[in-house]
Amino acid sequence: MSLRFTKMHGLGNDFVVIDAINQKIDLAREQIRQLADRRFGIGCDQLLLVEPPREAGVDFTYRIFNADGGEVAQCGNGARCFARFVRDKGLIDRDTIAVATAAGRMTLRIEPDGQVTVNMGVPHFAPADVPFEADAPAERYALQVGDETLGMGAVSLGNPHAVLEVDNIDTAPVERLGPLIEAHPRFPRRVNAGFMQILDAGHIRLRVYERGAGETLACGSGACAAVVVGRQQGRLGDKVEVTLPGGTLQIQWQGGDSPVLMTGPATTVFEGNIQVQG
Ligand SMILES: N[C@H](CCC[C@H](N)C(=O)O)C(=O)O
Repeated sequence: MSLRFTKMHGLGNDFVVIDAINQKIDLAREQIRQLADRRFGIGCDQLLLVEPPREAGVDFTYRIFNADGGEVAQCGNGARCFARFVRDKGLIDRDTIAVATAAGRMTLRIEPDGQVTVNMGVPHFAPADVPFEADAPAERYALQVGDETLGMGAVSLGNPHAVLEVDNIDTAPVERLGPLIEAHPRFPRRVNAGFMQILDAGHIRLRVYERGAGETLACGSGACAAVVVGRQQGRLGDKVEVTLPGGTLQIQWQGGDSPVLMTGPATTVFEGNIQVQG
């Protein structure tokens, strides 16, 4: 099967984006893994499918697959690239776009300066919503990892996030602790692990070891998760600059049942065609 794709990134979190409206797409998990492979395939952190709407009130269906081939329900950096893609491809002629994901609906807005603002929806802290095994909701949980007890917040932005505060992300043991947290048995669907360094109430630094992809240069939903956990803990304000290895995102959250807004860039790198085996 010949597949037309577009390679994009949001602050270095990179994607293979596929128009599944004008192409017939039926990819098995192993084929997605091959496409995401940085030596045997195109290479990406996630593969994004642009599909027709399946419900009233949305313009598209937005599907997300991690590099390990697993389908997930949220990708913030991917949502910005999704908006840029459908606009540049002429699949829509509006700058405000409604999409349905497996986690619900999101509104994407292309700003006059070319950045994209995503309404990421309301964060969910109830353990069952993350999902995370805990007796009761808390701002900070104790997680036993080997012989270490880690303090962390847990929240869902449509996908599960654990957020730990560290003194300095440059020296944080992301490579060692990331995989252990990702696969921790108290996260029955695994988890994205964020390592947050708070500079002040309006600025944090962040590294994220992503579920199904490993450490990425940026994680949009991870940036949102870190801000809402930090604000719940009384450490962050309503508007926070999140500086990741790949660049900076603007995150806004007024608390409670208000939605989280994320603003950042979306970049198209190249277009291509590939023969998919199998
Ligand atoms: N690894 C994530 C999906 C991609 C999230 C990230 N790339 C973003 O920008 O939000 C998960 O398994 O939930």
